[in-house]
Amino acid sequence: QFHMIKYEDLRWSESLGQGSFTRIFKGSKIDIRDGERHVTDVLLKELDANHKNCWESFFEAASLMSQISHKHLLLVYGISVHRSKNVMVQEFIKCGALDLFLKREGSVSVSWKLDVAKQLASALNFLEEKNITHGNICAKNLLLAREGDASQGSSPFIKLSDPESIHAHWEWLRKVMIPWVAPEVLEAPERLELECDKWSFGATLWELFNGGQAPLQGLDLERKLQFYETYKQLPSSEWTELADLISQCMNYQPAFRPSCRSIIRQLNSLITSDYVILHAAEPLPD
Ligand SMILES: N#Cc1ccc(Nc2nc(N)cc(-n3cnc(CCO)c3)n2)cc1
Repeated sequence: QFHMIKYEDLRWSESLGQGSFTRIFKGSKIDIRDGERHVTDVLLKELDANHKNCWESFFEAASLMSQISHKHLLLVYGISVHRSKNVMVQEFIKCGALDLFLKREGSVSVSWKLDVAKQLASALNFLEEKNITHGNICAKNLLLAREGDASQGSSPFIKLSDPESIHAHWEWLRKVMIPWVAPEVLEAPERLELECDKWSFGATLWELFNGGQAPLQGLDLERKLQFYETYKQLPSSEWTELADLISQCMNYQPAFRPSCRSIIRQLNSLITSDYVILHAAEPLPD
């Protein structure tokens, strides 16, 4: 279910950091097509050798996504397995992960943020129609293909990355993903369903409107578990309609979370609200 890429057709260049148990590099892949040599920029995602035992869930998660194509879903060219190295070869997305961009950028306009939120909601709607659960929606897994002019609100373009880790049935890993992981999944990973992506969408919306800051940042694991045990909500924005949408998505009853269509409808009404005009360019967070 994956295109296999020959290791010798790949070139590694600079390291770009790491995900939960992966290392990522900029690179290129070489194809010979109708007698011509084509070099394509790629992102090489290496799975740590000592996590080999979960490489099948790593690839299963990604192959899930590569069986469908959508403008807001990352394109995976294939995988390359060579000795102890498992590498996923992805299209290279120009501006990298959204969380880092938001932390770096500081001031992006409300309309820019709502545009990103709508694109994510449409990707989720597409997955929902295919009954596919992503399982790891968060700002770190949103890639910015086009910045747009953030302060002028000219439009960004995002792509949803592969889920990477959620399918690894490790208790500790799911705990680390509080508050993106839905409460019902925490104790029972097999309860990963479509509604879980709605919960994560709410947490990602919170990140988007809080400068890319991780929700519950700084809380230790004990406090994070208490957040779920005491049915807490994230600190709400002063924009009540936005705060309402976030808390609807982060409903502790999965069945009560809104459908993607409802999420898109509510985002559309946020876009037309006068709050957007009043907050054209968000002031730098103090
Ligand atoms: N400076 C810089 C810079 C860094 C990266 C990219 N491009 C790119 N393309 C992808 N396909 C995936 C990722 N990526 C980033 N972080 C993760 C792990 C969390 O998902 C994946 N980055 C472009 C510019």
